[in-house]
Amino acid sequence: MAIEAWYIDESAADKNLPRHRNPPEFVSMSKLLELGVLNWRLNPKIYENDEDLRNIRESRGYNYMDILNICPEKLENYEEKVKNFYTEHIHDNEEIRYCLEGSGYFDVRDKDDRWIRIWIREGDMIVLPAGIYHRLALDTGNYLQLMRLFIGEPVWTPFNRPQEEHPARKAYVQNFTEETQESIRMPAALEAH
Ligand SMILES: CSCCC(=O)C(=O)O
Ligand SMILES: [Fe+2]
Repeated sequence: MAIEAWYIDESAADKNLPRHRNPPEFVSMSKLLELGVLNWRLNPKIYENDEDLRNIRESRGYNYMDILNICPEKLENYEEKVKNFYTEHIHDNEEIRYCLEGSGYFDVRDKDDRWIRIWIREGDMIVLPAGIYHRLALDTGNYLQLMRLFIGEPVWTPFNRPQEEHPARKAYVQNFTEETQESIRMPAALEAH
């Protein structure tokens, strides 16, 4: 089963509900790719010995790893942390998360600044590029166990919106705006005219 993503109904109040539009407006894998969002489906039961996970980590240089439990019993300062996770922000680096147990929503902004909700379930691994505006909410299951990966010493610092002058934001906007994408796809012969 592929990862599911959809546009949010901004008028729906509860952050832990799906917040589908009416009718629902689903978002494809290729649309997520255009935004620089990568994802894989892995077997979370064998994460300690998983060759596919090892290959991803080796090819992308994810040498750091830890596991975070998001639930009141296991996460210190739970309320404050969950509030911060849901505050729109960017990072200097990729955010790499692999859902081992439970489920939740990663929201990312598209090119037109609309929220896309990505439903992360057991076995979903996701990479958010540096500079993309995002946030995390639990769903009604209220539990998420995430593997966090990183290249080198981890830095979790969030930079809350607005961050238009932040270098990571500027680089993201430059790499993932429509113009850049078009000019990459445009054959040189056509560009000459
Ligand atoms: C705990 S992972 C999801 C929340 C987030 O975006 C972050 O920690 O930066
Ligand atoms: Fe983040």
